[in-house]
Amino acid sequence: MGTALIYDEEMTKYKLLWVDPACKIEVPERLSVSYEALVRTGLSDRCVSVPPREASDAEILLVHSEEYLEGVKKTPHMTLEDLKEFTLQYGDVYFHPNIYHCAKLAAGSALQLVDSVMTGKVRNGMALVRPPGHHSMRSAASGFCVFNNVAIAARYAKQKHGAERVLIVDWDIHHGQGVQYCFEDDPSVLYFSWHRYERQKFWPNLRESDYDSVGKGSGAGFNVNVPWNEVGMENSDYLSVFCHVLLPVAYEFCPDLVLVCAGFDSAIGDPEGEMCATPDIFAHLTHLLMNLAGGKLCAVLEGGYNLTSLAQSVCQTVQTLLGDPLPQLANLRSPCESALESLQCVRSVQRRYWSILKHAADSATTDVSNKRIKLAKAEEEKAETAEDERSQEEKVWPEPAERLRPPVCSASVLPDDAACPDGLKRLVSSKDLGPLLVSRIRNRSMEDAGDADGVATFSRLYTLIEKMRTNEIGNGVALVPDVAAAVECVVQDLGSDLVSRVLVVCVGKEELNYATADGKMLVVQISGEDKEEQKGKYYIPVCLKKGCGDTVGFIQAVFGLLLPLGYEYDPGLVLLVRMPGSGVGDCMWQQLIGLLKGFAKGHTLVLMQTNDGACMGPTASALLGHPAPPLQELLTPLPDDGGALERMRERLQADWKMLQTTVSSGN
Ligand SMILES: CC(O)(O)CCCCCNCCCN
Ligand SMILES: [Zn+2]
Repeated sequence: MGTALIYDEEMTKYKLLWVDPACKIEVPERLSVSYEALVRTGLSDRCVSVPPREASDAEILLVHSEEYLEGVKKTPHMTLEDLKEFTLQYGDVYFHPNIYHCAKLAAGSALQLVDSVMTGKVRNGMALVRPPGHHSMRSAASGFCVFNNVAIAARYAKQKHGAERVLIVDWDIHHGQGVQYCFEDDPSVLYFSWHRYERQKFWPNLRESDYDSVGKGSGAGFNVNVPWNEVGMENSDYLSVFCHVLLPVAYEFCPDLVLVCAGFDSAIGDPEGEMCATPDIFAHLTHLLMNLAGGKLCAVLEGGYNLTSLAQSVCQTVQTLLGDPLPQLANLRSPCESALESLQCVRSVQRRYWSILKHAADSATTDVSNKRIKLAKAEEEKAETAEDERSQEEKVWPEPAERLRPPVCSASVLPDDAACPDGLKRLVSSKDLGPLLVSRIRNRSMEDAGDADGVATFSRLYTLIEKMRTNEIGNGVALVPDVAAAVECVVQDLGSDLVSRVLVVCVGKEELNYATADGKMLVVQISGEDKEEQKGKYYIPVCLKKGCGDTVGFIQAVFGLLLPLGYEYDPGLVLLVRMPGSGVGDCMWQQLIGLLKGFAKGHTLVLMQTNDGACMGPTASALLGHPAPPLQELLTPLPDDGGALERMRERLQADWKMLQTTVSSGN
């Protein structure tokens, strides 16, 4: 299934008609530049073009009041003076004779997107719209917004398509207060927003934008605010919040539909956000949401005012929706202290509502946070002066790397009698490994009988790894007689001289005792086995007391440990090993394969035992990029033993900074 793209140049046909410094950044070129970039890169041609439509009165009234709609209806006939007068009743927004028409198209575009996704016409999609929506409230325009496009879309999805749970992820750098007000007492809509806050110093300067606004009444826990109290947040800060807050909660919520308030003023270069995250981060943020709700994801444009980073960010998002390989995020740094403080505060208030966060640490002790506030105030004085320098300096960042689809998406290495799943290319040619490698393979514990096809198998494995390195093949799966021997061979003989860093994810019990001290390999083993000792920084045994069939524990291990480690380690190849009898469920297995695609440009090699062939279908489906089915088990979580995972994370964070979720009490 494809990706929808909704755009119409009609929505560029309104602009600011008078002087207003607060509104001058919201220009028509935001939309045309974004669309032209999609055309220039060939991405628009690969999308299913869906026309916008005007939202009807009834649809607008799903969120807004009659008196507000009646007022906006009058604006097309207003004189310039009347328009100015009408605008004065609202904040940081402007009206224009054609903005009512465009606002109906913007809201209608979001509805068209929801229809296309919910009816299965497409898998996912993006609507390029203006005016944006997430600030507009029931009876008020605000922050360049007239109708709340995404809020209307959420109500519409429930009413028309029977969606029971809708997740709204708002990665725009401003708090979508309009969305929060709309759903704060509604447990069927989970609203997540991060936003520049600076302890209420930044627009819209609302007390209720802080982390302790968790929703009201039955909606308590279904509003998640992450305030950024400093500017300059980077990729690592954004990824930490996704791994340690949004994704665990989103998976426990188990939505039927994901809506994204896709504002790109959270990217580097934007005059509003003043953040430092690069446009390619949106490839990963999109990817991390694409295995929720069976892949049903609708991204609706909100903000973004630096036309260069906006266009790049839009392209990164659409290219990921299309299923292209992800860019490698180079040199992630540690989340900054301010981000860690926000992270800790959010997790500590939300843990009472989400069992998956149950073991999160307490909020920073008051003296630590008071010290940080005092420090922040000191920073502020200094920052006043720096302010003008900073706003002068033009931000520069590298153009996002090209993301080339390999000629072959997925390949397989199979015993001759095993059937090759549809869509996979069977590797038969085997590279002549030369005597040295052959002798090393023969020395492996290969029973004589297996010896012959053992060498053939390994030479095909070698070929597969080499073709992944040259990007001729995206990913692959190998059925081998003895998984343990194969792992040893790949990591000792094949992997090491082919790629610089191999992330080995081993599901199930097995003695994987390879010398990993040199960092050429990071082994994360998730099993039911309790390994008392830790074998150095690069061998991380994760024990799930109830085994790999414990979905809650598994998800906690994936988001709390595996993904942050993977982002920090930045491997050139991912080796996913399924030990026989691991007990991991097929859905969980597919989710894991889907999520691991975020690393090594999607170069994942799955190793399974020949007698585990029953899992080949789900494995092939996930490798080919089909979204994993939702994990229903998370809806009724069993009492988990997340405490052990939290303790393990705390112990490891000394070595691995992406595992941090609290301010170091030291500073
Ligand atoms: C969709 C959106 O969230 O990007 C709208 C942001 C509105 C910002 C209003 N304040 C602007 C102050 C100018 N320095
Ligand atoms: Zn914004």
